[in-house]
Amino acid sequence: MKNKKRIFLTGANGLLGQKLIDLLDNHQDYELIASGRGASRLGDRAVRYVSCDLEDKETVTKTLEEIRPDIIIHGAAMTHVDICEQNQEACYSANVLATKYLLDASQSFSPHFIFVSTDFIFSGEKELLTEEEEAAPVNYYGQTKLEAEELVKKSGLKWAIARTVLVFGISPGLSRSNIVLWVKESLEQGKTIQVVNDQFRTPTLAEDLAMGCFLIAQKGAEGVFNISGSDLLTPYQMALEVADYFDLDQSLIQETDSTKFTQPAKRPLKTGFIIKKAQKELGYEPKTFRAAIGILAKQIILARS
Ligand SMILES: NC(=O)C1=CN([C@@H]2O[C@H](COP(=O)(O)OP(=O)(O)OC[C@H]3O[C@@H](n4cnc5c(N)ncnc54)[C@H](OP(=O)(O)O)[C@@H]3O)[C@@H](O)[C@H]2O)C=CC1
Ligand SMILES: Cc1cn([C@H]2C[C@H](O)[C@@H](COP(=O)(O)OP(=O)(O)O[C@H]3O[C@@H](C)C(=O)[C@@H](O)[C@H]3O)O2)c(=O)[nH]c1=O
Repeated sequence: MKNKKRIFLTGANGLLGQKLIDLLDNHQDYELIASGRGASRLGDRAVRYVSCDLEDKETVTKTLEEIRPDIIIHGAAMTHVDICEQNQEACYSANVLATKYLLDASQSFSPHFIFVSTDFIFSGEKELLTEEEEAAPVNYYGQTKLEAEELVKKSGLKWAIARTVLVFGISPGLSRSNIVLWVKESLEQGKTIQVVNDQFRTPTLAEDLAMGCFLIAQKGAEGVFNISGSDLLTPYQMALEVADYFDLDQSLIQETDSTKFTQPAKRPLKTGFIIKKAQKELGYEPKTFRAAIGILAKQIILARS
């Protein structure tokens, strides 16, 4: 029997992590080891799980020396952008030091290192971005992800970077919401929401991001790939689409802009991704925003049954 490639996945308890487990666990070509901070929150999934705090250098070194994976998919990060701005030491530790420890521990067995990164490394001045654009983060979270990217590029390992944008989806036990769930739940509760009309994103279904990472691993692809949705939308347009799909009250959605609506961390204005390279080299093909909402709607119903 062809021996399976061993994949070490970080961030397994998170949104992307759980979607990657759906793709990789019990896959004929891969042996998956899922890792997270503390106990597994994966419920009754039978996946092999190791607890590994990535900010503990010794634990990372020991874990990787034991497992010696062929591939590492590093999705773990501190992803609450506003908390990152207000607690920069914690953000640096989770997003930069953790990545450094993984890269250092990988030097003795040279895995294919796949790093998940973000549109927030960009300034937001340019509406549609290829993989070659100049990075200039406008918040601390983006700064740490850019620093981690640079460590990956200089690591000497075979590497790939999957950059993505405004991920949405549903998985058990998530520590944060996302734009589709937040709009849907706010409107269902009759809450008025202020939504900006001057930020531009290509929102990404978590399953599509997972597929992009899977394709990079499967093809042994190297370099930077934009892995996002293909529809360029403002959060306001997204909110209207969600309300329309779930037949909710659109009058609760109040249009605003970034001069009036502010968050503790500045958001880059325009970060739409051009995904032609991933489509051509990986065969990556994301869902439309509307079709993605439909997938989410089915999962929500299933989760309730
Ligand atoms: N969500 C989005 O909109 C976007 C996400 N990304 C990137 O995609 C990746 C995945 O994001 P997403 O799935 O949404 O994130 P989540 O916040 O859902 O998951 C991140 C996971 O990383 C884990 N983690 C954090 N610190 C450590 C640590 N020290 N040791 C071990 N695990 C740790 C968290 O553990 P715990 O559960 O214990 O907190 C969490 O489970 C991230 O790298 C993010 O930067 C990029 C663009 C957009
Ligand atoms: C909460 C809120 C957000 N928004 C807008 C601002 C923003 O453009 C969009 C999403 O805002 P949030 O704060 O929910 O999400 P945000 O923290 O911007 O999401 C980011 O997460 C990190 C991990 C990333 O890597 C980025 O790609 C991006 O996805 O919705 C409003 O217009 N009104 C609101 O009340």
